[in-house]
Amino acid sequence: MRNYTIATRESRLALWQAEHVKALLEQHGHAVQLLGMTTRGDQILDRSLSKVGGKGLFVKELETALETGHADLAVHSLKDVPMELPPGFALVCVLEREDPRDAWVSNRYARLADLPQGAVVGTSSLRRMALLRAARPDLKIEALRGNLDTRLKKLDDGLYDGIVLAAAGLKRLGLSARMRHAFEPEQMLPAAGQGALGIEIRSDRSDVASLLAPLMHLPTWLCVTAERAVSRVMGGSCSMPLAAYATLQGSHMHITAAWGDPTGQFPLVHARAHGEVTDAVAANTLGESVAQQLQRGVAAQGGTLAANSSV
Ligand SMILES: NCc1[nH]cc(CCC(=O)O)c1CC(=O)O
Repeated sequence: MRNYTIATRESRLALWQAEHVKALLEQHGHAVQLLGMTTRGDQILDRSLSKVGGKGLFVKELETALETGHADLAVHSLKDVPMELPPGFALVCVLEREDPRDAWVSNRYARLADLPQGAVVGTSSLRRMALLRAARPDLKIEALRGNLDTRLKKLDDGLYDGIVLAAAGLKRLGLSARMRHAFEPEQMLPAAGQGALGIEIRSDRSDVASLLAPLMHLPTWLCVTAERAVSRVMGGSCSMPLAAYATLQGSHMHITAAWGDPTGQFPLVHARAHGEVTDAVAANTLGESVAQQLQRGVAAQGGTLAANSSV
């Protein structure tokens, strides 16, 4: 029997995600093994990734393993996958989305609203920074990097009054108890693709594509396609002050997006759209229309979409 290899980063979350895909493929009767890899992104987690090439660094080494045939597929948190893949690679499968929300994690304060004036909140995400600033301009926002365990450790060491993390990551690692609550999307709009897993292969491996076809979750695929279209039009990087979140009721999609000014000079810009979506083309179109609204909103404020930094 042919044995398939999954390339994965070696953080606890990445390994959980790769094991999850392995188990699903095994249920479909395939033999699967993992190939753990340390990416450039993992080596330099404590520095500002944007300065050395952005989050794509988490993906590149895994792509090399696909390129050389050392692995057949790579499992990613979709949120970390650049909008445009290098030529020769394709995102062919998206699994059913886990909780897309952001979570409030704090040892002392049950809710953001309970924080005293000037409290310190940890995040290095420009999106979370902009949304937090909009909700509570008085907060002091400080950088917080590293994998989930590292971030929780820094919270427990007393460096922050609270931190914001993806609910999906906490749930996958059995850390739900650390969540004081999950923010409703209206309050803390998620990042494009948050909570979804994406599987990348070499475009010429139609054999692997067919292997993965039964794992594809179409409603998630349509939602993340729309969200990623917003992101692509807004600049394509995964380190923008951008939130984009789509939901489907039957074949009707609602999508909301927000853009924050990293300098804190301008208020958040919001945009939303809804419509019938039964294929990826329609999802893309709806996402693009939301991005165009955002661009008009930013322009109307006299703001700029200039490149910005941080993860
Ligand atoms: N940026 C890091 C990252 N990439 C994916 C997740 C969580 C899982 C997911 O969104 O699928 C996280 C952690 C976080 O943002 O708190």
